[in-house]
Amino acid sequence: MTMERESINGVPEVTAVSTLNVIDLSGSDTHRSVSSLKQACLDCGFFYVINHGISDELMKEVFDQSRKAFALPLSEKMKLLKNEKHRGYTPLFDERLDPVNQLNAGDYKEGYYIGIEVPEDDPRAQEPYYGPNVWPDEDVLPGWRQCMEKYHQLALDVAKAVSRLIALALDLEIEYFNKQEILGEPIAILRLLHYEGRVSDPSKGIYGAGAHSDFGFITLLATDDVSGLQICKDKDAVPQKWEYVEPVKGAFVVNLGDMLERWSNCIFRSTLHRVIIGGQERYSIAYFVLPNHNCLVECLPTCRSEENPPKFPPIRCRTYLGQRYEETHANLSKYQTHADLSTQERPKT
Ligand SMILES: O=C(O)CCC(=O)C(=O)O
Ligand SMILES: [Fe+2]
Repeated sequence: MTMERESINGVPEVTAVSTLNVIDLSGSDTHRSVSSLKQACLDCGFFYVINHGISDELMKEVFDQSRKAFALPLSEKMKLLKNEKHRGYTPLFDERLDPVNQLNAGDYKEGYYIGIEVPEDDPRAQEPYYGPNVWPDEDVLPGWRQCMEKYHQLALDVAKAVSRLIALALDLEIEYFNKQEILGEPIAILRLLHYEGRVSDPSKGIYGAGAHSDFGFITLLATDDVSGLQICKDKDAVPQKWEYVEPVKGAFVVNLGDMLERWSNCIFRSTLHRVIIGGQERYSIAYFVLPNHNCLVECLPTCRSEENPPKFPPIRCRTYLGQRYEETHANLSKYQTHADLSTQERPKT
Protein backbone atom coordinates (compact mmCIF):
# COMPACT_ATOMS: atom_id res chain seq x y z
CA MET A 1 0.00 0.00 0.00
CA THR A 2 1.28 3.50 -0.71
CA MET A 3 0.30 7.05 0.10
CA GLU A 4 1.16 10.08 -1.98
CA ARG A 5 3.28 13.03 -0.87
CA GLU A 6 5.11 16.02 -2.32
CA SER A 7 8.73 15.55 -3.31
CA ILE A 8 11.13 16.93 -0.73
CA ASN A 9 12.87 19.18 -3.29
CA GLY A 10 9.79 21.30 -3.66
CA VAL A 11 9.67 20.03 -7.23
CA PRO A 12 5.99 19.58 -8.02
CA GLU A 13 6.36 15.89 -8.61
CA VAL A 14 4.43 13.39 -6.56
CA THR A 15 6.32 10.57 -4.98
CA ALA A 16 4.76 7.67 -3.18
CA VAL A 17 5.53 6.71 0.39
CA SER A 18 5.82 3.00 0.95
CA THR A 19 4.08 1.44 3.93
CA LEU A 20 6.20 -1.52 4.89
CA ASN A 21 5.30 -4.40 7.16
CA VAL A 22 6.47 -4.03 10.76
CA ILE A 23 8.03 -7.04 12.47
CA ASP A 24 8.05 -6.94 16.27
CA LEU A 25 11.01 -8.99 17.45
CA SER A 26 9.68 -9.14 21.00
CA GLY A 27 6.32 -10.48 19.83
CA SER A 28 5.23 -13.85 21.17
CA ASP A 29 3.21 -14.81 18.10
CA THR A 30 5.97 -16.30 15.95
CA HIS A 31 3.51 -17.57 13.38
CA ARG A 32 2.21 -14.05 12.81
CA SER A 33 5.72 -12.54 12.61
CA VAL A 34 6.85 -15.16 10.10
CA SER A 35 3.80 -14.66 7.94
CA SER A 36 4.21 -10.86 7.91
CA LEU A 37 7.93 -11.14 7.19
CA LYS A 38 7.32 -13.66 4.43
CA GLN A 39 4.82 -11.40 2.75
CA ALA A 40 7.36 -8.54 2.86
CA CYS A 41 10.15 -10.76 1.50
CA LEU A 42 7.99 -11.93 -1.41
CA ASP A 43 6.80 -8.41 -2.17
CA CYS A 44 9.90 -6.22 -1.94
CA GLY A 45 12.35 -7.53 0.65
CA PHE A 46 12.04 -4.39 2.81
CA PHE A 47 10.41 -4.25 6.25
CA TYR A 48 10.73 -2.46 9.60
CA VAL A 49 11.95 -4.27 12.69
CA ILE A 50 10.91 -2.92 16.09
CA ASN A 51 11.59 -3.94 19.69
CA HIS A 52 14.94 -5.31 18.58
CA GLY A 53 16.60 -4.87 21.96
CA ILE A 54 19.12 -2.12 21.11
CA SER A 55 18.46 0.80 23.42
CA ASP A 56 17.68 4.35 22.25
CA GLU A 57 20.66 5.49 24.34
CA LEU A 58 23.12 3.31 22.46
CA MET A 59 21.60 4.26 19.13
CA LYS A 60 21.97 7.94 20.02
CA GLU A 61 25.55 7.41 21.09
CA VAL A 62 26.43 5.70 17.79
CA PHE A 63 24.92 8.60 15.82
CA ASP A 64 26.68 11.18 18.03
CA GLN A 65 30.02 9.43 17.61
CA SER A 66 29.48 9.11 13.89
CA ARG A 67 28.77 12.85 13.58
CA LYS A 68 31.94 13.61 15.53
CA ALA A 69 34.05 11.45 13.23
CA PHE A 70 32.71 13.01 10.04
CA ALA A 71 33.16 16.49 11.55
CA LEU A 72 36.93 15.97 11.78
CA PRO A 73 39.05 17.90 9.27
CA LEU A 74 39.50 16.03 6.00
CA SER A 75 43.24 15.70 6.68
CA GLU A 76 42.43 13.76 9.88
CA LYS A 77 39.88 11.58 8.12
CA MET A 78 42.34 10.78 5.34
CA LYS A 79 44.68 9.35 7.99
CA LEU A 80 41.93 6.78 8.57
CA LEU A 81 41.48 6.01 4.87
CA LYS A 82 40.13 2.55 4.02
CA ASN A 83 42.71 -0.18 3.66
CA GLU A 84 42.84 -3.14 1.30
CA LYS A 85 40.48 -5.04 3.62
CA HIS A 86 37.83 -2.36 3.16
CA ARG A 87 38.10 -1.02 6.69
CA GLY A 88 38.18 2.67 7.51
CA TYR A 89 37.16 5.98 5.97
CA THR A 90 35.74 6.31 2.45
CA PRO A 91 35.71 9.89 1.13
CA LEU A 92 33.04 11.57 -0.94
CA PHE A 93 32.55 9.86 -4.33
CA ASP A 94 34.52 6.75 -3.31
CA GLU A 95 31.53 4.62 -4.10
CA ARG A 96 29.58 4.77 -7.34
CA LEU A 97 26.64 2.46 -6.85
CA ASP A 98 24.97 3.11 -10.17
CA PRO A 99 27.68 3.68 -12.81
CA VAL A 100 25.13 3.83 -15.65
CA ASN A 101 23.32 6.88 -14.24
CA GLN A 102 26.11 8.43 -12.17
CA LEU A 103 28.12 9.62 -15.13
CA ASN A 104 30.00 12.53 -13.56
CA ALA A 105 30.59 11.52 -9.99
CA GLY A 106 30.03 8.83 -7.43
CA ASP A 107 27.77 9.00 -4.39
CA TYR A 108 27.61 12.33 -2.54
CA LYS A 109 28.36 10.63 0.74
CA GLU A 110 31.30 9.74 2.93
CA GLY A 111 31.47 6.58 4.96
CA TYR A 112 33.37 4.55 7.51
CA TYR A 113 33.66 0.75 7.38
CA ILE A 114 34.07 -1.29 10.55
CA GLY A 115 34.22 -5.07 10.29
CA ILE A 116 34.67 -7.82 12.84
CA GLU A 117 37.97 -7.16 14.61
CA VAL A 118 40.49 -9.88 13.76
CA PRO A 119 44.11 -9.36 14.92
CA GLU A 120 46.83 -9.35 12.24
CA ASP A 121 48.41 -12.55 13.58
CA ASP A 122 45.14 -14.50 13.59
CA PRO A 123 45.03 -17.03 10.71
CA ARG A 124 41.59 -15.69 9.81
CA ALA A 125 43.24 -12.37 8.89
CA GLN A 126 44.36 -14.10 5.67
CA GLU A 127 40.78 -13.90 4.45
CA PRO A 128 40.09 -10.97 2.11
CA TYR A 129 37.56 -9.23 4.37
CA TYR A 130 38.97 -10.08 7.80
CA GLY A 131 41.66 -8.20 9.68
CA PRO A 132 42.16 -5.39 12.16
CA ASN A 133 39.95 -2.34 11.86
CA VAL A 134 41.18 1.20 11.37
CA TRP A 135 40.43 3.06 14.60
CA PRO A 136 40.72 6.77 15.35
CA ASP A 137 43.01 7.67 18.27
CA GLU A 138 41.30 7.51 21.64
CA ASP A 139 42.35 11.08 22.39
CA VAL A 140 40.83 12.33 19.11
CA LEU A 141 37.50 10.53 19.58
CA PRO A 142 37.23 9.24 23.15
CA GLY A 143 35.03 6.14 23.59
CA TRP A 144 34.53 5.82 19.83
CA ARG A 145 35.92 2.33 19.37
CA GLN A 146 34.15 0.97 22.42
CA CYS A 147 30.82 2.37 21.26
CA MET A 148 31.19 0.93 17.74
CA GLU A 149 32.30 -2.48 18.99
CA LYS A 150 29.35 -2.69 21.34
CA TYR A 151 26.91 -1.78 18.59
CA HIS A 152 28.57 -4.22 16.19
CA GLN A 153 27.97 -7.10 18.57
CA LEU A 154 24.38 -6.22 19.39
CA ALA A 155 23.45 -5.62 15.75
CA LEU A 156 24.69 -9.11 14.92
CA ASP A 157 22.31 -10.53 17.54
CA VAL A 158 19.44 -8.65 15.89
CA ALA A 159 20.47 -9.98 12.48
CA LYS A 160 20.52 -13.52 13.86
CA ALA A 161 17.05 -13.06 15.32
CA VAL A 162 15.80 -11.87 11.92
CA SER A 163 17.55 -14.78 10.21
CA ARG A 164 15.51 -17.22 12.33
CA LEU A 165 12.27 -15.73 11.00
CA ILE A 166 13.65 -15.81 7.46
CA ALA A 167 14.54 -19.49 7.87
CA LEU A 168 11.01 -20.29 9.04
CA ALA A 169 9.53 -18.25 6.20
CA LEU A 170 11.54 -20.39 3.77
CA ASP A 171 10.38 -23.64 5.44
CA LEU A 172 13.87 -24.30 6.76
CA GLU A 173 14.74 -25.26 10.31
CA ILE A 174 14.89 -22.23 12.58
CA GLU A 175 18.71 -22.18 13.01
CA TYR A 176 19.45 -22.90 9.34
CA PHE A 177 21.32 -19.62 8.76
CA ASN A 178 22.87 -19.59 12.23
CA LYS A 179 24.98 -22.66 11.56
CA GLN A 180 28.72 -22.27 12.04
CA GLU A 181 29.47 -22.28 8.31
CA ILE A 182 26.93 -19.55 7.56
CA LEU A 183 26.41 -16.87 10.24
CA GLY A 184 28.56 -18.62 12.88
CA GLU A 185 31.54 -16.65 11.64
CA PRO A 186 29.99 -14.09 9.34
CA ILE A 187 31.30 -11.13 7.42
CA ALA A 188 29.45 -8.35 9.23
CA ILE A 189 30.18 -4.79 8.27
CA LEU A 190 29.07 -1.71 10.12
CA ARG A 191 29.07 1.30 7.85
CA LEU A 192 28.57 4.82 9.10
CA LEU A 193 27.28 7.13 6.40
CA HIS A 194 27.11 10.89 6.04
CA TYR A 195 25.32 12.56 3.16
CA GLU A 196 26.19 16.18 2.63
CA GLY A 197 23.31 18.54 1.95
CA ARG A 198 23.90 18.71 -1.82
CA VAL A 199 20.47 18.45 -3.46
CA SER A 200 20.20 15.30 -5.56
CA ASP A 201 19.26 15.69 -9.20
CA PRO A 202 18.63 12.41 -10.99
CA SER A 203 18.52 14.22 -14.36
CA LYS A 204 22.18 15.14 -13.82
CA GLY A 205 23.22 11.90 -12.22
CA ILE A 206 23.59 13.48 -8.76
CA TYR A 207 22.53 11.15 -5.95
CA GLY A 208 23.21 10.74 -2.26
CA ALA A 209 23.54 7.06 -3.14
CA GLY A 210 22.95 5.70 -6.63
CA ALA A 211 20.38 2.98 -7.31
CA HIS A 212 21.59 -0.42 -6.19
CA SER A 213 20.60 -3.56 -4.38
CA ASP A 214 22.70 -4.69 -1.43
CA PHE A 215 25.21 -7.45 -1.99
CA GLY A 216 24.78 -9.63 1.06
CA PHE A 217 22.32 -11.63 3.11
CA ILE A 218 20.46 -8.87 4.99
CA THR A 219 21.09 -5.23 5.91
CA LEU A 220 19.91 -3.45 9.05
CA LEU A 221 19.61 0.27 8.49
CA ALA A 222 19.17 2.96 11.11
CA THR A 223 18.67 6.51 9.92
CA ASP A 224 18.28 9.93 11.48
CA ASP A 225 14.92 11.60 10.90
CA VAL A 226 15.78 13.05 7.48
CA SER A 227 13.97 11.38 4.55
CA GLY A 228 15.95 10.21 1.58
CA LEU A 229 15.78 6.46 1.11
CA GLN A 230 13.66 5.35 -1.83
CA ILE A 231 12.86 1.91 -3.22
CA CYS A 232 11.79 0.79 -6.68
CA LYS A 233 9.85 -2.46 -6.57
CA ASP A 234 9.95 -3.05 -10.31
CA LYS A 235 13.32 -2.16 -11.77
CA ASP A 236 12.14 -2.97 -15.31
CA ALA A 237 9.17 -0.57 -15.27
CA VAL A 238 9.39 2.40 -17.64
CA PRO A 239 9.48 4.94 -16.13
CA GLN A 240 10.65 3.50 -12.83
CA LYS A 241 8.42 4.31 -9.88
CA TRP A 242 10.23 5.28 -6.69
CA GLU A 243 8.69 5.23 -3.21
CA TYR A 244 10.09 6.77 -0.04
CA VAL A 245 10.85 4.57 2.93
CA GLU A 246 10.33 6.99 5.79
CA PRO A 247 12.36 6.85 9.01
CA VAL A 248 10.49 5.30 11.92
CA LYS A 249 11.88 6.20 15.33
CA GLY A 250 13.53 3.28 17.07
CA ALA A 251 13.01 0.91 14.12
CA PHE A 252 15.49 -0.64 11.76
CA VAL A 253 14.72 -0.74 8.08
CA VAL A 254 15.75 -4.27 7.13
CA ASN A 255 16.30 -5.29 3.55
CA LEU A 256 17.30 -8.50 1.85
CA GLY A 257 20.47 -8.55 -0.21
CA ASP A 258 21.29 -10.19 -3.53
CA MET A 259 22.89 -13.18 -1.88
CA LEU A 260 19.61 -14.13 -0.24
CA GLU A 261 17.74 -13.51 -3.48
CA ARG A 262 20.16 -15.90 -5.13
CA TRP A 263 19.96 -18.43 -2.30
CA SER A 264 16.15 -18.40 -2.49
CA ASN A 265 16.15 -18.75 -6.28
CA CYS A 266 14.54 -15.29 -6.58
CA ILE A 267 11.55 -16.29 -4.43
CA PHE A 268 12.61 -13.64 -1.91
CA ARG A 269 13.45 -10.25 -3.32
CA SER A 270 16.36 -7.90 -3.10
CA THR A 271 15.02 -4.55 -4.19
CA LEU A 272 16.62 -1.60 -5.93
CA HIS A 273 17.02 1.43 -3.66
CA ARG A 274 18.77 4.80 -3.66
CA VAL A 275 19.17 7.92 -1.54
CA ILE A 276 17.85 11.26 -2.75
CA ILE A 277 18.98 14.28 -0.75
CA GLY A 278 16.65 17.25 -0.52
CA GLY A 279 19.14 19.82 0.76
CA GLN A 280 19.51 18.72 4.37
CA GLU A 281 22.49 16.66 5.47
CA ARG A 282 21.68 13.16 6.59
CA TYR A 283 23.32 10.43 8.67
CA SER A 284 22.59 6.75 8.52
CA ILE A 285 24.11 3.57 9.91
CA ALA A 286 24.05 0.45 7.79
CA TYR A 287 24.94 -2.99 9.08
CA PHE A 288 25.59 -5.46 6.26
CA VAL A 289 25.43 -9.12 7.16
CA LEU A 290 26.99 -11.76 4.92
CA PRO A 291 27.80 -15.39 5.59
CA ASN A 292 31.24 -16.82 6.19
CA HIS A 293 33.88 -16.29 3.47
CA ASN A 294 33.78 -19.96 2.50
CA CYS A 295 30.03 -20.33 2.50
CA LEU A 296 28.75 -21.74 -0.76
CA VAL A 297 25.65 -19.82 -1.72
CA GLU A 298 23.62 -22.39 -3.54
CA CYS A 299 19.88 -22.69 -4.24
CA LEU A 300 18.15 -23.68 -0.98
CA PRO A 301 16.53 -27.13 -0.89
CA THR A 302 13.09 -25.61 -0.29
CA CYS A 303 13.37 -23.18 -3.23
CA ARG A 304 13.91 -25.62 -6.08
CA SER A 305 11.66 -28.04 -7.87
CA GLU A 306 11.36 -29.61 -11.26
CA GLU A 307 9.32 -26.66 -12.50
CA ASN A 308 11.62 -24.18 -10.78
CA PRO A 309 15.22 -25.36 -11.22
CA PRO A 310 18.11 -23.27 -9.78
CA LYS A 311 18.58 -20.02 -11.70
CA PHE A 312 22.20 -19.44 -10.62
CA PRO A 313 25.27 -21.62 -10.21
CA PRO A 314 26.66 -21.94 -6.67
CA ILE A 315 29.18 -19.25 -5.70
CA ARG A 316 31.44 -18.74 -2.68
CA CYS A 317 30.62 -15.73 -0.55
CA ARG A 318 34.16 -14.29 -0.83
CA THR A 319 34.13 -14.52 -4.63
CA TYR A 320 30.75 -12.88 -4.90
CA LEU A 321 31.59 -10.06 -2.53
CA GLY A 322 34.92 -9.45 -4.28
CA GLN A 323 33.17 -8.99 -7.60
CA ARG A 324 30.62 -6.58 -6.18
CA TYR A 325 33.16 -4.41 -4.33
CA GLU A 326 35.30 -4.21 -7.45
CA GLU A 327 32.36 -2.98 -9.52
CA THR A 328 31.35 -0.22 -7.12
CA HIS A 329 34.36 1.15 -5.21
CA ALA A 330 37.30 3.34 -6.12
CA ASN A 331 40.60 1.53 -6.36
CA LEU A 332 42.98 2.34 -3.51
CA SER A 333 45.59 3.58 -5.99
CA LYS A 334 43.32 6.60 -6.53
CA TYR A 335 44.45 7.86 -3.13
CA GLN A 336 48.11 6.95 -3.30
CA THR A 337 49.54 10.25 -4.46
CA HIS A 338 49.22 13.57 -2.72
CA ALA A 339 46.16 14.06 -4.93
CA ASP A 340 44.38 12.53 -1.90
CA LEU A 341 42.55 15.66 -1.07
CA SER A 342 41.53 16.40 -4.61
CA THR A 343 39.13 13.48 -4.33
CA GLN A 344 36.82 16.03 -2.81
CA GLU A 345 36.92 18.19 -5.93
CA ARG A 346 33.50 18.76 -7.35
CA PRO A 347 32.78 17.39 -10.78
CA LYS A 348 31.35 19.85 -13.27
CA THR A 349 27.63 19.16 -13.31
O1 LIG B 1 21.53 5.63 3.86
C1 LIG B 1 20.58 4.96 3.48
O2 LIG B 1 19.43 5.25 3.78
C2 LIG B 1 20.78 3.75 2.60
C3 LIG B 1 22.19 3.30 2.44
C4 LIG B 1 22.34 2.12 1.55
O3 LIG B 1 21.43 1.73 0.86
C5 LIG B 1 23.61 1.37 1.49
O4 LIG B 1 24.62 1.88 2.02
O5 LIG B 1 23.62 0.27 0.93
FE1 LIG C 1 21.82 -0.24 0.15
